[in-house]
Amino acid sequence: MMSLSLLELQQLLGVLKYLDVGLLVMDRHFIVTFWNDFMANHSGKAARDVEGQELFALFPELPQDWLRQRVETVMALNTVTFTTWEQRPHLFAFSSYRSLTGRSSAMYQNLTFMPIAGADGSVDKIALVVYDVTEAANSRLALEDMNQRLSVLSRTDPLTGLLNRRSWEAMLAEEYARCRRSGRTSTLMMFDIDHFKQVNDTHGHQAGDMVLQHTATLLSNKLRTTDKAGRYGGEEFALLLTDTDAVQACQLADRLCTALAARPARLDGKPITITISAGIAQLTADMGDAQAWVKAADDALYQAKSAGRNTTKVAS
Ligand SMILES: Nc1nc2c(ncn2[C@@H]2O[C@H](COP(=O)(O)OP(=O)(O)OP(=O)(O)O)[C@@H](O)[C@H]2O)c(=O)[nH]1
Repeated sequence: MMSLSLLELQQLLGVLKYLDVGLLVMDRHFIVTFWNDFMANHSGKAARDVEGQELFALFPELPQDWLRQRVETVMALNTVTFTTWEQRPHLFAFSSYRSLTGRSSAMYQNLTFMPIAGADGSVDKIALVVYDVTEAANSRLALEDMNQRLSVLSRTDPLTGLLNRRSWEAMLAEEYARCRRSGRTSTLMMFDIDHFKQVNDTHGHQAGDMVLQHTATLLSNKLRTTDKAGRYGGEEFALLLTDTDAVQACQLADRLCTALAARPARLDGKPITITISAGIAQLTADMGDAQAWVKAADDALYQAKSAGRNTTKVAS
């Protein structure tokens, strides 16, 4: 679309003066020549106080460099351009009154820049149309937020907040491929709470749940941000320790055992002390896939159980 003629502009101004859309016209020096009621109502500045003034003097908070560049481009190319709220949430810091909730919130704006031709046909003004798209933007953002939360929920074990088994296994497959590509060292640790059935039988299932949560919290405090902890089964946990060898993984197991002994879960003020058995497997060349890696760690865990529990075994 090319520039508007003056006559078309006058017609446009007549229509847009009272519409629920912002319209301002300015010259290439940003001197405002038209300011409609929407702009006056939202800015608190009447047309008589704005028209004839420089826009940046009136609104020093405007992004000057960005706006100057935009206007120059529109004038030079003699073409209409659009900016959406996703690119820039707003140009003018207005409030939008939301009829549904009755609340007011920051106004999201879509913008249209239109070149306006003078009598000689050359572009000497710009019309800027400001659309209040707050409702649509807020709905979109709420939807994105909801999707994000659903995505987190679908990856998380609800009791402990750790990764659930499915998403932990997806991370494992990625890490296996990464280690195979880069030759880096990563290690798996599977651990299981000893005689957990007794906790349930003695203190009740809710106390058992609380012990699982407590264990997950202590564990999370010991991990690096790159480590991935998952709840593998009922009372079995799986840790993917990136760029970590078996020796370092054993140190982590020790620290976790020490923390569990020093800070047991408490029920009515009384401690419920638990121990864990752990199996550790560093990724080695002979492990043909991620399942083989898990099996090695699981076998080591089984050995730890067989050896009397409350101990850690490393896959040979
Ligand atoms: N409270 C609670 N208990 C669970 C949950 N998931 C599994 N369990 C219980 O965990 C117990 C696991 O028992 P077992 O497999 O016999 O193992 P264990 O008693 O820990 O014995 P070892 O592993 O051999 O040391 C069972 O009683 C399950 O009911 C859960 O989400 N909450």
